[in-house]
Amino acid sequence: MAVYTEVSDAALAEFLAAYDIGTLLSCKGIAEGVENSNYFLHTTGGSFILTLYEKRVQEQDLPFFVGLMEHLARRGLACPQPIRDRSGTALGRLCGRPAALVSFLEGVSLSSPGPEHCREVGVALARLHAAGRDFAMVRANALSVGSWRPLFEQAGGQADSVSPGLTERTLADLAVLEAGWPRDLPGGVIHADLFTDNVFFIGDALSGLIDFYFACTDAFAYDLAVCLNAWCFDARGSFHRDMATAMIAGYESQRPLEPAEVEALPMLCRGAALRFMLTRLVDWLNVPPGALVKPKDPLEYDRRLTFHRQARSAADYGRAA
Ligand SMILES: Nc1ncnc2c1ncn2[C@@H]1O[C@H](COP(=O)(O)OP(=O)(O)OP(=O)(O)O)[C@@H](O)[C@H]1O
Ligand SMILES: N[C@@H](CCO)C(=O)O
Repeated sequence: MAVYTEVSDAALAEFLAAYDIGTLLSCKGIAEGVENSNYFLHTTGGSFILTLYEKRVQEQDLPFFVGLMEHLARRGLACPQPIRDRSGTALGRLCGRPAALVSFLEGVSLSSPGPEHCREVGVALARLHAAGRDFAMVRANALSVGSWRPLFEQAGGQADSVSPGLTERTLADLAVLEAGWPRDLPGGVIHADLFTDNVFFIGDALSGLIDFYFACTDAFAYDLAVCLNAWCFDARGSFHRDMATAMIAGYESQRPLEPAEVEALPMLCRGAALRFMLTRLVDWLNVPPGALVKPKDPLEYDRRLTFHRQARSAADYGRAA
């Protein structure tokens, strides 16, 4: 359960007093997620998510995330809407943390998605990229290739205690990725963390996207690579080609990939897998005492890396030639 900061009744009442959202009926810590503290609030005015921003979220980036959610919603994308208080402010402080309220989005995330869901995710991702094109703010990707070696150093030489040989494998991946990371690909606003728990469905129809707190300005095809990793492999690391083919086709039904993006896909997928292996590794080795959180397994991404290391072309990811 991701609750790093416990919110007292008194602190919550004082925070909510600034908003016109009615009377509080219930407040529950949310069992999913690893990054921030999230509470589900039910008031006489509706349902809301209260987020207290923790560890990886930099306070100076919050106006980007809030502005982006507002921008995407104006462009018709179903995503949480920041709630402004009576003074027009969407960002407050609670229990010493930056905090915000957003609207509750209906829908459920899928535990066993199929190719048809992957196709919808591809379509939604391309629409997100299109909707973000005229968003004026820029935020560099703080978790791109330049951050991976320092992240690995944060693991403090303990990688082999998690899996024998992980240090050697990671150093080899870092060398390849740092030397060959693609630059100058088409880019703009990307989600950068569009995992299954951040996509909601009602029945088989995609109903909305949440969790924009890694969103940034980077290559569109890197976002697709994140999704291919998150949706098209199982926990054992087996690649599901039919799901990847459907996802890429869904994406390209809205925005065909350029030749340079197709060429770069294996490297982007390998980099995306390393990014999630590394953040998971650091979190695995550093669970804060008293935090209600279940760290995610870094080895799921170590296993995906075995696939990426032997992939040679986009065809290996199921893209139709
Ligand atoms: N706007 C929303 N509407 C409905 N449910 C939400 C909303 N925001 C968050 N949730 C619920 O809270 C959970 C955790 O939210 P979120 O994914 O933003 O947390 P996180 O700690 O940033 O997680 P992650 O590990 O995915 O980065 C979600 O899986 C979802 O169940
Ligand atoms: N989606 C991430 C957690 C949030 O960064 C993961 O599964 O590792």
